[in-house]
This record gives sequence, C-alpha cells and structure tokens, in this order.
Amino acid sequence: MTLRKACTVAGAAARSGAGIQADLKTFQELGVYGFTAITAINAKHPSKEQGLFIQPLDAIEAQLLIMNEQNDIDALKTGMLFSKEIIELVANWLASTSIQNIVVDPVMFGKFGSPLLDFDAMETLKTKLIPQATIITPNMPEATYLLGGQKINSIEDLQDAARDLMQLGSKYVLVKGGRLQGPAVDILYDGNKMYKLEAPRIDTIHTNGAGCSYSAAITAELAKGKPMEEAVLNAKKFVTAGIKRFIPFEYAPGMIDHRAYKVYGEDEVQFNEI
Ligand SMILES: Nc1ncnc2c1ncn2[C@@H]1O[C@H](COP(=O)(O)OP(=O)(O)OP(=O)(O)O)[C@@H](O)[C@H]1O
Ligand SMILES: Cc1ncc(COP(=O)(O)O)c(N)n1
Repeated sequence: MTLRKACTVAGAAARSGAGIQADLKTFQELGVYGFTAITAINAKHPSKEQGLFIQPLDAIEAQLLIMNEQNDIDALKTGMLFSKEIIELVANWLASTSIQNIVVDPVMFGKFGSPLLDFDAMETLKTKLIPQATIITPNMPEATYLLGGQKINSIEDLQDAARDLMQLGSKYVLVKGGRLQGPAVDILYDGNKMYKLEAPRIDTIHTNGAGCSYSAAITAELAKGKPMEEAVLNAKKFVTAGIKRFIPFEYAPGMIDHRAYKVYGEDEVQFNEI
C-alpha cells in the first residue's frame, strides 16, 4: 500500500498536546507519514514574561524548501503562523506547489487566551491564505474575528457564520462549537449542503490540542483520499475519543490522548445534513 504523506506548517507547543506535536501524533495514529515546518515555539509559562519564540523568516523558508523535495505531499495543514510576513511567505510558497488538499486552521489564541496571531495579520490571512484553502476550521472566537465581530452564541449562529465565512473563498468551512453549552456540535458547509456533527459533551477542562488535532486528523484523512464529509466525520470521532480519555496535568489544564481512537475505537458521532 502506498504510504500517504501529510505536512503541517505550525508552531511547536512545549506541553506537547497542541501545535506541531499534536499534528505529528495525529498523523502517526491515522497512518500517514508526517512532515513539519515549525513557525514558532510556544512555551508560555505563568512565571515567565517571554514564552513565545517566533522563528526567523529564513528558518521557515528553509523548511519549506525541504518540503519541495517531497513533490508528492497528499495534504497539508497550517496552524499557528503568527505574523503577516509568515502568512505571506507560506501563502506564496503554497501557490507555487501543486498540493491539492489544504486545511487552514486559523489559529489565533491559545486555549486560555494567549494571542498566537498578530492583529495586523488578519487581513493577510483572509486575502492570501484562506482563498487557497480546501477547508478552514475556525473555532467560535476565530470565526467571530474573521467575520469582523459577528457574535456566535447558538447552533443557528454557527450556521450563519459558516455561510458568511464561505465568502472568504475556501471550498468548505467547518465552524467548531466547542464553547457552546450542551452537546459538542460543529457545522460543515460546502456552499450548498450543510451538515451537523454532534458528539456528547465530555465534562473536562483538559482539552489542550483538540482544535489542532481535529484539523490534523482532517488533513490525514484527506491525504488518504477520503472525501471531505468522511474525512471530517472520522476526524471528529478521533478528537472526541481523545477528549474522553484526556490526560490531566498537575499544574495546568491537560491535553487530549491521541492514542484513544486507535486503542478504544469510540464511535459516538452523529452526522446529519440539515
Ligand atoms: N468538552 C468537550 N466534549 C466533547 N467535545 C468537545 C469538547 N470541547 C470541545 N469539543 C470538540 O472538540 C473539537 C475542537 O473544538 P474547539 O471548539 O474546542 O476548538 P478549539 O480550536 O480547541 O477551541 P477553543 O480554543 O475555543 O476551545 C470540536 O469538535 C468541538 O466540538
Ligand atoms: C503552537 C500552538 N498552536 C496552537 C495552539 C492551540 O491549540 P488548541 O486550540 O488545539 O488547544 C497552541 N496552544 N500552541
């Protein structure tokens, strides 16, 4: 069987549940080979002022150049890109490749609010990168920022946001409703059909890496040739299983268990056209 290849262009997260580490673990669990290009190191700690180390542009460019040697990358995701300059670099590079499946996770904040995107980078994200995306995967605050402040407080608001976000030019939009009350509902839209994904809400604060791993799982499934609807459904099952078997940290909120889907094979997600 051909080994499928996925790539992530994102930040490294020192607690290792999110960012590049989450992406690689997810790729491995879902049976694809993972390549990485690291844009930043996120080592935020309450006792330290400086914890975010953005990589120099030439270091990022050098990693992207290495990717050019792999002319058979099946799917790619972007995560934390941080600055206007990095987004421009990645967007220009992507335009020069023939990669077909591009997942843009418009990472803006860490789980507990630390900024992972410069404010003046928003326009570049919207005009240079998102139009090249096969799918974008904003959570509720990210969707709100992309839409210039549009409030999202309900499943109907998620649906409206999905419709409005299509204007930015991606082929699919997935708006994640992780912050709503009740079941964990996400909305997938292709400009024509709209789908609701629903999983039971797990009572935990240990969800570090849920968003990154979700977009990485979609990337892995697309790399394997799955159609988008199936890729998103499998990815939601993967992330739900991971949240259910969360790994608590002693002094900080913990992270999802990337092994859970393979070990326990949970299957509790409903997928319906609405
Ligand atoms: N407690 C939970 N139980 C089950 N699923 C959840 C829970 N929290 C989030 N999810 C799901 O996890 C996935 C990641 O979504 P989420 O909205 O948390 O993204 P995120 O980018 O991690 O966002 P945020 O940083 O706002 O928490 C989504 O499918 C969401 O529905
Ligand atoms: C480098 C990096 N990238 C992304 C996130 C957010 O991760 P998530 O929303 O999945 O918890 C993070 N904390 N650090």
